[in-house]
Amino acid sequence: MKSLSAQDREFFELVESAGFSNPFSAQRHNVDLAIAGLEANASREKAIQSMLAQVNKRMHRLGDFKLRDFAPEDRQPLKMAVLFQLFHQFADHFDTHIKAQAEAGHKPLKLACGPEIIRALDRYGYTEVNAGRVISFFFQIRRAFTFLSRNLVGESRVMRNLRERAWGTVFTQDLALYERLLWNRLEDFSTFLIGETGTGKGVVAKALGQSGWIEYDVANSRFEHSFTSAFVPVNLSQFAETLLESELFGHVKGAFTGAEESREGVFKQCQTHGTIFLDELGEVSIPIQIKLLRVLQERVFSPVGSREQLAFQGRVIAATNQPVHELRADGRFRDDFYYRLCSDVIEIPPLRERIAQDPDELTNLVEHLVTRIVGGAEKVLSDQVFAAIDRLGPDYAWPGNVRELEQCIRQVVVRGTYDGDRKPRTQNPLTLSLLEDELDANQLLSHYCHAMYQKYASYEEVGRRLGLDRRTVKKYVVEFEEINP
Ligand SMILES: Nc1ncnc2c1ncn2[C@@H]1O[C@H](COP(=O)(O)OP(=O)(O)OP(=O)(O)O)[C@@H](O)[C@H]1O
Repeated sequence: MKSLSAQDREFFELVESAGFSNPFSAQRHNVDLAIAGLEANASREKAIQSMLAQVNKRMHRLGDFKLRDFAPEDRQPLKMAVLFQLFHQFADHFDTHIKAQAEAGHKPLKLACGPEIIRALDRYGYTEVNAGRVISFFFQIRRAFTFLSRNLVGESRVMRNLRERAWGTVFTQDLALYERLLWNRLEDFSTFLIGETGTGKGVVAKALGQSGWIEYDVANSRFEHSFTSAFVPVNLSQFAETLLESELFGHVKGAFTGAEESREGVFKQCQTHGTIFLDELGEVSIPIQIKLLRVLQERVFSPVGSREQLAFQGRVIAATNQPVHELRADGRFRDDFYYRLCSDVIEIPPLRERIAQDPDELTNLVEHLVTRIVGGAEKVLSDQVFAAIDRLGPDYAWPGNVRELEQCIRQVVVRGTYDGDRKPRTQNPLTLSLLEDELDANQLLSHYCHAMYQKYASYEEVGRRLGLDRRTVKKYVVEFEEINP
């Protein structure tokens, strides 16, 4: 039985701790630098190249070997060094494949470097099945890294934290454990994205949804599905109640008037390890919440008009831009449903918080969005946008967040300027009156009692909540209704 020298073993253990930690964490970069023996300001690429050179040198000295030739305690660090080396050797090939697959759409393409990786792993004693799993793992890591870094623009602390959190959603805290045991067990882990409108919840959901596990088919040198079909978004606010149920769970022929053919819902369409994105979850009625809860808990659902139980094998990501705690307090969002989703709640930061943390955030985003909107970097346009933003003043709150920033750029393209979104964010008459300074204390109380009475439909309850007698509440409500017939 072979064994590693103490130095090699220590080095490979370091490689394991670096190579298998979250690439978006601050600690990761420091470990990379320490291993590579570089200065703190060296780039990530440089650190990885230097680390790779050292791994290659030590592996070369070991000559040809199978992992099983080594003592059990040496196998894990050595295996991680092998994976680290191969992953970086083929990273560019995976990038090319990701680009080609994104362009090709839902039909899975052949992975050109697949057979070569299988042969390389075979030299270390990997079986074909295990080598196929390594390819799935490499591909998933590369996708998650690419989608999270490329699509989530922003270097403010909150955005860096967001990428780090999102990586944890895909791979958990422990990538090595994920590789060994958890890769096919994450379907039960749902994610709830919360944040104001336009902050990028859809972008995060898509990056996560397209970064799930996809099985590699060794015999055909291709993945079983394309990552483009792994993400199924549904905007729940777009459908009337009856149609929504059918959209989600499907229906059988004759289930309701107009159901002339049976139809598959999105839960059926979702592939194994795929993701369903339930957007605008705050809009959903209680009966639909109960049905969704059943899918999350029991992983089965029935099409409308059928008793058949179908299995759901994907993962759920939900999102809302509504204040969840208020929805729960009002009884519009069930607690059991919330608890099912709350194990992984990710808050997407508003744009104003990002700008306050890092003034370059706006510059980076504008340049990114200008390139996306007009198809290339346009310095003159970017400068015009910056001038328009300056005119909004330093305290402008960006109520529509990144979506509003896109709108701002479009308006600068068309009109040369942007005036900002100054309308109050709520149409609530009480808030509007308050903003206009038009209420005295008596009117304020009468407005407030009326608003509360609309909500609780009981003078008793409103009185209890406001510390007023029920008769007083009634007096104010009647007064309000007389003035506002
Ligand atoms: N970090 C980001 N980097 C680049 N583009 C972004 C980012 N965040 C959001 N965007 C862009 O802003 C727009 C709005 O994003 P998105 O639709 O994901 O917001 P949302 O939070 O889901 O909004 P809503 O709650 O209204 O559905 C999209 O065009 C998206 O591409």
